[in-house]
Amino acid sequence: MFDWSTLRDCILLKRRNAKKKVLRLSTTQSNISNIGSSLQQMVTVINQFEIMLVKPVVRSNQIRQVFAWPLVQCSSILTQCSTTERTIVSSTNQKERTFLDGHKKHDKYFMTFRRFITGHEILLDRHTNKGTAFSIEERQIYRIHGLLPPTVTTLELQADRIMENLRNMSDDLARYIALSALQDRNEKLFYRVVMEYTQEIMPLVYTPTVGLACQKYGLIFSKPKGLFITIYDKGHIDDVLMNWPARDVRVIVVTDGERILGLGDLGCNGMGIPVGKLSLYTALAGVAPEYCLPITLDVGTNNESLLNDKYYLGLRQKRVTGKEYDEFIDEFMQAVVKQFGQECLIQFEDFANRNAFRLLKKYRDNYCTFNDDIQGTASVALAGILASLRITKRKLSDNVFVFYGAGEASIGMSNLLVFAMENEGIPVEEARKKIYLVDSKGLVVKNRPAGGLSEEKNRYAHEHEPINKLEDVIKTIKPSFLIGASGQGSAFTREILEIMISFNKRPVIFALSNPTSKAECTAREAYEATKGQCVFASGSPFPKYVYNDQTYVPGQGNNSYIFPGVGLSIVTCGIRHVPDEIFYIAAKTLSEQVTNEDLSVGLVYPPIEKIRTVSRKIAAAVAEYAYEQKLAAFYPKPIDLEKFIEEKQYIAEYECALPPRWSWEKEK
Ligand SMILES: O=C([O-])CC(=O)C(=O)O
Ligand SMILES: [Mg+2]
Repeated sequence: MFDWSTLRDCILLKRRNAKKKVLRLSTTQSNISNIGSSLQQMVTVINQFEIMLVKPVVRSNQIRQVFAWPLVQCSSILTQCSTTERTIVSSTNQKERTFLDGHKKHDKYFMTFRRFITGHEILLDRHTNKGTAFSIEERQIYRIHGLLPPTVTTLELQADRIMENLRNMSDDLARYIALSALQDRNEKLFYRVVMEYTQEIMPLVYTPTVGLACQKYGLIFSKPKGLFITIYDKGHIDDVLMNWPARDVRVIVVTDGERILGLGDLGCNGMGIPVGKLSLYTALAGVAPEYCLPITLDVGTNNESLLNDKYYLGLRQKRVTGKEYDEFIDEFMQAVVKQFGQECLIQFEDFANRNAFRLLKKYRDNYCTFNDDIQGTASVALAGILASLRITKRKLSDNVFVFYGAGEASIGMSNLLVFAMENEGIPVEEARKKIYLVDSKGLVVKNRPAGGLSEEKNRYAHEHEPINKLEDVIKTIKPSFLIGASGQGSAFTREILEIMISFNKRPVIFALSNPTSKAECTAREAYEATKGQCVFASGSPFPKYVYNDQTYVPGQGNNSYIFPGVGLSIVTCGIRHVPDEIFYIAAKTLSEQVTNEDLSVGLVYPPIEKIRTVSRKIAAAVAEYAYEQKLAAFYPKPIDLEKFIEEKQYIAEYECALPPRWSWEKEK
């Protein structure tokens, strides 16, 4: 008899029209050398059940999956499968959805539940669990009856309960842990809570709390999320990727943990960032969670305190660099394409400067990839800059910009600003002259002694006397925009802010470093020093501030306004490459969503409550461009792109797990 233990997923799906059933089988074997014989066995079994067509799907000479279209009911085969097939429901992928167009989801649930899963397992699976919201009928049919307290609740009530519990907790780390556990327990409820209470929850699952969670990762660890690939997996990264339970992965957020937010090298603890970013892909843009894969590449850490921390969970060694590192990343990129296809988006997050720029340059034309810290941050900053101009009533090119910090974010912002000015008809060289960078050594000027300048910084180096201190730079250059992306908390002192207001009616101050402790100044400090006259935005959220009876609402200039929408576009339209134009379009679209009412309270981004609509509009604008440029793979081009994208957005509602004939409610 066929050895079922070599099989993982087994999906029985009903094709409504054809009235046939589809059996999908795929292997879990990391050593695929004997898949040939497994396949042979499988074919034999399937043949016994008069299955008409067995089509092996071969990628790179390796058989990964076998699709079979049986002519007859194959339930007798399926009942022999082990209960591990419960992952099926969640891993049902888009290809199958397209293939099964018009097929109702609950049919799949019905098939899967009834045949393979015990009630207890349904409760333990975060994809299927509804907790106390299972109806009486569902409790009967899935044998959950008795495993839950008798009152049937609703998703709304469950969300209220979660919020009340969170609000009663003593600190944000406890809230982070509770939300993380909720995500493991009941995914729909988790997203419902994040989507309904975005303003309150985002700072918990994202910056600033995620920064603290990363620092304490080893201590608070309970259940793993995402995939850990270490330098010792070099040579078989492909196998590690195969261990991920979902096969239709469309977005990967990857970090090597070397520059987590403004907190520095956190090694393997950086995993909180890909996990948090991908939660926002779903909550803010509606990319289905099953498409998302968080990855940490562990090549060691140079953080001594982590290396000496007894709870640290990463490799206890110094970072591997140079050729070995490069080969490792190369292999990773290739393995992703092999496993998940050329169109799988790979978002680089929180790599150190030197690697971030290099890797972006190396991969941007050959893979579907972007660097969020360079390009996403640039885009959100440009959007804030464009909206600020509606307050200051100036043209973009009438401004002078000082960037404090000259890393990924500042260089990315500068490049995109130049791009935007070019679009206003300003020649590149002239545009660059309006931009000044300040790094740890002071103003970035030509002919810097010792060490020179990187290629990226050199573009913005001015013929100027060196100036060391930021306040002296401000006094001399007299910028209209002061933008901080330095990772140095409190760098914008009261004195600096007062200098800014001394020659600007409405100075624009962006303190973009994350988390809150690294912000260059707080909203309160900026408003107070400038007597409420500055336009302020920050990377991490600050509360509203009342000054002289006027309420100011600081905007959150965080790339979370950009990457979810851009990513949504990429996954729904199959965009193959991500050129800079996309981030320019995203920035313009985002700034257009800012209303005059928002501006009147100083807000240069749309309120976070509108984020799903905003992300969709960004996605539609990006898709329009991608189709024009022949960068989108899904044809025919949808007539109404925004509607098309809206239909694909994930919704945090429980699905009816019953087939129609079991659903009393439906029959009524
Ligand atoms: O994660 C965030 O909040 C924004 C970001 O990319 C960073 O600071 O590295
Ligand atoms: Mg980042």
